[in-house]
Amino acid sequence: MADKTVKELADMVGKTASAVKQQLVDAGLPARAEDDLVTELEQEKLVTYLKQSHGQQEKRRISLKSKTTSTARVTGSSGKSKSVNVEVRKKKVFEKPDPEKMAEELAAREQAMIESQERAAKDAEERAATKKKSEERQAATLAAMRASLGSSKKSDDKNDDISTSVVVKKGGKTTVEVKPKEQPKKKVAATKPKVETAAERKAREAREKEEARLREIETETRRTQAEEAQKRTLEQMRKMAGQYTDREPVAEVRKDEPLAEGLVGDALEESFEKERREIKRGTSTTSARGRGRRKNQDEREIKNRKNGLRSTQASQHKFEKPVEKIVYDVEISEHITVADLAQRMAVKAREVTKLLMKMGEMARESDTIDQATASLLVEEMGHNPVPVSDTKVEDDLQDAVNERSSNVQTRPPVVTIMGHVDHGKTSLLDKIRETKVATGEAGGITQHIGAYHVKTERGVITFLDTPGHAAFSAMRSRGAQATDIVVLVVAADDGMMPQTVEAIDHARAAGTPIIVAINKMDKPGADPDRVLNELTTKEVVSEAWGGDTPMARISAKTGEGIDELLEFISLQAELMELEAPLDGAAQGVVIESRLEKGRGPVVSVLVKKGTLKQGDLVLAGEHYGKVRALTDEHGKRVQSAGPSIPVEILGLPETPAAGSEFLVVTDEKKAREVADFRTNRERERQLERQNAMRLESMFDQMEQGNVSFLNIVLKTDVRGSLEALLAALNELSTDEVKVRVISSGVGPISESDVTLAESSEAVLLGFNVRADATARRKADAANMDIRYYSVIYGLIDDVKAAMSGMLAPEHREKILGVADVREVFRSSKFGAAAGCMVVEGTIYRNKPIRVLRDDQVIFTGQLQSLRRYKEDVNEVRTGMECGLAVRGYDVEAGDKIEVFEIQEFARTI
Ligand SMILES: Nc1nc2c(ncn2[C@@H]2O[C@H](COP(=O)(O)OP(=O)(O)OP(=O)(O)O)[C@@H](O)[C@H]2O)c(=O)[nH]1
Repeated sequence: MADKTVKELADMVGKTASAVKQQLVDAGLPARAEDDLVTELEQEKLVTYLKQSHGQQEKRRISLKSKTTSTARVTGSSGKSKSVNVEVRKKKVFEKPDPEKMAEELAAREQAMIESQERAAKDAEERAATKKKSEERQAATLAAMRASLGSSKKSDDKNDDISTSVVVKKGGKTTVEVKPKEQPKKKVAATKPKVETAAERKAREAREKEEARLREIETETRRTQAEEAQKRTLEQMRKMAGQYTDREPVAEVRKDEPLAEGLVGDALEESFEKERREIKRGTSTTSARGRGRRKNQDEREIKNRKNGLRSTQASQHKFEKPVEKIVYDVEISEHITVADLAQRMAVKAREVTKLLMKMGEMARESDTIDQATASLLVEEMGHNPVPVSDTKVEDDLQDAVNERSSNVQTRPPVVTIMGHVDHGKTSLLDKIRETKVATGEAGGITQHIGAYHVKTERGVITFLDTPGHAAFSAMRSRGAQATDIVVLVVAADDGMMPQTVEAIDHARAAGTPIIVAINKMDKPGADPDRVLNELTTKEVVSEAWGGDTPMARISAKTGEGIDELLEFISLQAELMELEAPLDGAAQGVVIESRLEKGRGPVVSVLVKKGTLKQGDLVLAGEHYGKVRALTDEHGKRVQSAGPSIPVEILGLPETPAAGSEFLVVTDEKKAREVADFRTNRERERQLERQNAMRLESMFDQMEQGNVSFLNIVLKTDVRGSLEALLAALNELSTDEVKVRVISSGVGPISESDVTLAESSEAVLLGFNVRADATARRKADAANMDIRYYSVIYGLIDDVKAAMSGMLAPEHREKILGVADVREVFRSSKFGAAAGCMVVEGTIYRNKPIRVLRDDQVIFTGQLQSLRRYKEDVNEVRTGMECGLAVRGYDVEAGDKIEVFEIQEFARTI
């Protein structure tokens, strides 16, 4: 409320000026004209009067009440707790001052104002008088000085008119009296201004001019400096404020310029100097000591920014050195882990997962993302995605191996023997080994390593000892073309059979030349011409008949024609001009692998190029490791193996699949990379297969409604038989019944196999392996049947029969008892005798037995003796000790003797 004229007030309240004038009078205020001012106090008085006159009594007091209720739990004397409501009431009273009192106060304030105005006027008067007096005094002094300074003229009575005024206070009243000036005691010579000569005047004027000019320059300099200082200060302030905004600071601190004057300028100069020193040392933001401080500062900055404080922290300033963003070319393989990707972009994995989340992908650091997603993400982060093939690292390794190869030489041919069941494949392999491998070299025991090589007059020939098209195709399915020549065995008395045809197809598909071995020529029913005839229907025509297929008539039993067959093989090899580099890093193919107690994973490999040596770093399939030892097929340690030579290696951490290619690498990091990649790829493929299976089954179920599955869990002794069985089982599926191998592997049947079979309602099949004790117990408890086989076709036939529903009663073995061999004694009289403990069932003297080593069948035969305390007995029961000897086989401590009998069972698969 400011002072207003009567007219203004009238306009404000919407009344006439005369009405307002009347109201003012009524309110006891002095009468006013229209343009007279009404003070604030008067306006208040008027409002109070008007309110009273309208009967509006002002509220003297205002009471504010508030109530809150809450519940509290209290424990009563009885110990029981109960809830009570607590009500808190609060009252606040505001009292308004009395208007009369207010009026009094107003009047007092008015009075005080008047008094203070009077006092101010009086003071002003006094000040003016004092000023006048001091001026008079100054004038007098000046006059006196002039008089005394070089003036010949004596002071005259001019000074007499100078009087002194003094302020005399009498009885509280202040009066000003003017007294005639007292005559100074000492006569002061009054100076009369000297009359200037023209030269003097000129000089004075010049001096004055010069002085004025200097003054002007000085003023100008000061002004410019002040302006510059102000400008710089403003600039610094703006820059500092810039720190709290997103804008980049543009100003630079220049050392050569002086800064603003004064305290602020000094402070700024000092702090900038400190900043420059810190930047120079590189410690302004990164020093470890400063990190904590920096954090706090950052927090403060954020806080300040929130509070809208921008430039008030003159002492908190910093200069961020602008860092140019580095754009990386990020190589992305078909699948890449989040952590890997982050590392390639030099960012934290957390940032990548965050961005992925924004893109709608939930992934952890260890998760793998596909190439497309990774490329998008890399672009999003401002880098260049460079998609690369997954096999790039593999290819690089391969290239590196190839580069190191040299000294190309003729290499021995690698031969696979194929043919129909029982046509004599194994017999032929055995016969060749028997006749061509010197007994001394063999050392008495021939190891089964999946391959062996023989020396003939025409050179070395390597045979893959994994007969059958299943093994052949299993290897081929992995891209391993290990075989150079296929020897097709056809029994002369049986002729071309279904698997003969299959073998021809397989060999043709692989582009491998065939040599036919017409076997069993010693047999009376042998009819080689019939065989030749039948083969022509498959376009396999003998050279004798104008074709190009060499055919040897042989007998695996007598050895007849075997040399001729070997001759044919050598000739074929010569024709094929098989060559391989002898020097350099080795590469080849895994023939078989198995786990052996005490030796770990044992892997049979066939070297195709280069020379494999002990100590080499080998990458085979998904595994890599240093070759600890090399042994040949005779169990002899060797230092190296050249092209086409099979050898057994120790040192890999796990068993790679048969057919996997192996390489010798120098870079362990790359080996690991490739191994990891292959593991992932294998896992993904398996997942895909499983998913497809699920989908497939769903479709089948939906479409057919009556489809059924035969689930199988399969364990075998070696990889070769596993691959062969899997391939054979795969082909058994029909429209009505699908064979589904839920799980398969090499080694004894374990507890987890039983659990899996139980949960998936699968048949548990063991090929030349047994269930271990815990697995057996679990299977017994679940009333599950584990089926053991030693012959591939036996297993396949059973599965086939089960599928076709022709489950006729079968004869199969039932295990009657198991004894653990604890110790082996040798005596000249009895030979080797084994001290045993019967751990299951009963051991019978006259029933067939099997010897198990590491739960794998190593011998089938009969007992030679069974004794208890030197007495021959017919049976020994569980928990009893016994001594026994196996006919034709030397058992070892740790072996198990399993007694079985052939029983008739109703088929239940
Ligand atoms: N008389 C005679 N019998 C032979 C000859 N070759 C093999 N046999 C017999 O034929 C049977 C089958 O021989 P294998 O060598 O096991 O035949 P396979 O082709 O290896 O059989 P699978 O391994 O079951 O595929 C055996 O009983 C052999 O003794 C031969 O040249 N003459």
